[in-house]
Amino acid sequence: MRIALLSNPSSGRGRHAQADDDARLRLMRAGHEVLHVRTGSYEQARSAGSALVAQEADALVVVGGDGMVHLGLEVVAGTEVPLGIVATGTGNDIARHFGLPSRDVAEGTRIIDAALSGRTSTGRVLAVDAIRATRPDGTVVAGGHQWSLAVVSAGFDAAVNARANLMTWPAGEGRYLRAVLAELSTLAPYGYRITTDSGTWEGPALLAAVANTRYFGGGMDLAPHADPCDGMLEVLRLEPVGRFRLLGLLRRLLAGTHLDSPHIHLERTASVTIEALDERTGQDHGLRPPPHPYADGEPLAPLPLRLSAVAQAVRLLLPAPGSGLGAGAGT
Ligand SMILES: Nc1ncnc2c1ncn2[C@@H]1O[C@H](COP(=O)(O)OP(=O)(O)OP(=O)(O)O)[C@@H](O)[C@H]1O
Repeated sequence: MRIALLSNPSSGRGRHAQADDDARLRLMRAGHEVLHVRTGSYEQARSAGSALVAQEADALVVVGGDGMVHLGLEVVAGTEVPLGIVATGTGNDIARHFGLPSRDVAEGTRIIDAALSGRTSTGRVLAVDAIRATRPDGTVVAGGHQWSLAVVSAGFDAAVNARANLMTWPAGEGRYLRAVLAELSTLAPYGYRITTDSGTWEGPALLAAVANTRYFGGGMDLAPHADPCDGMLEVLRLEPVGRFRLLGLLRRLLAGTHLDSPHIHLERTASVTIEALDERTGQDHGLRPPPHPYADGEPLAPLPLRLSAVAQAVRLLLPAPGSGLGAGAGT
């Protein structure tokens, strides 16, 4: 088969920079023709991916983290071209959901080869839902980032993400921790207007997140019951709480035991519109506007946004259930 391979050498903080060569060689040894492009930026990678897919690639494989899967989805969403994932990122939340291995190029490429070659005891092709972002009236958002696979968030964590991206030191996890501490020190609720299939809610919250798959933030089990094959999204809202309670809830999020907290509200819906309360109502409620939303760890278009589940928007190359490959169950 003809495989387009896109890689991000900076994924996983550059610790797996040779993973793409390794993946290319392994897929070639399995008998595939591999068109590999290693680019210097997200935008270059996206246009290279679109060009490769237009050259009649049979599959697109991304080597990198959740941001690379987000990019790959943007390229193939709505086409029949399947997407394979060799997870070498920092968080790998999408791989975690689907039971794909992290930082194991041999196993990752074995699954891709098996799924493409129809060896159903080892791999399979599964059509899954994706989240499509538009303006509330349905018009297309500018600048790409229309599609997301895992979680769109416009709350505390998005503010942390944005702040960490602006910092130049320290490197690695230290920067994220510094950003969390800075956000905690100025903690205050945001004003939202959230419209789901069942109606509109307005008010203050610290987090509004929309999940298609379970994990975000590098292993936080945000939506333990999320099923990307059910045509539905899970909308989670966190009421305003103090710093200490928030830290406790973040700890429970890691284990996925946060849903019984009275401060967390969960709703299933096929689509949701998230708006800044004051902007929408024209009144001053004394609440901050929500931060710029993030999707799969990447900055999305600013609010207001309508997020819809699009059934079977992308065909993923996954381990076969019970094959013993990858990290376990998955959907
Ligand atoms: N050549 C490139 N192709 C794509 N993205 C790139 C490239 N170089 C730098 N980037 C940046 O890398 C980020 C995505 O990284 P990626 O998600 O692959 O790894 P990660 O952040 O380590 O993993 P994770 O998202 O799983 O935590 C994007 O925000 C993008 O701007």
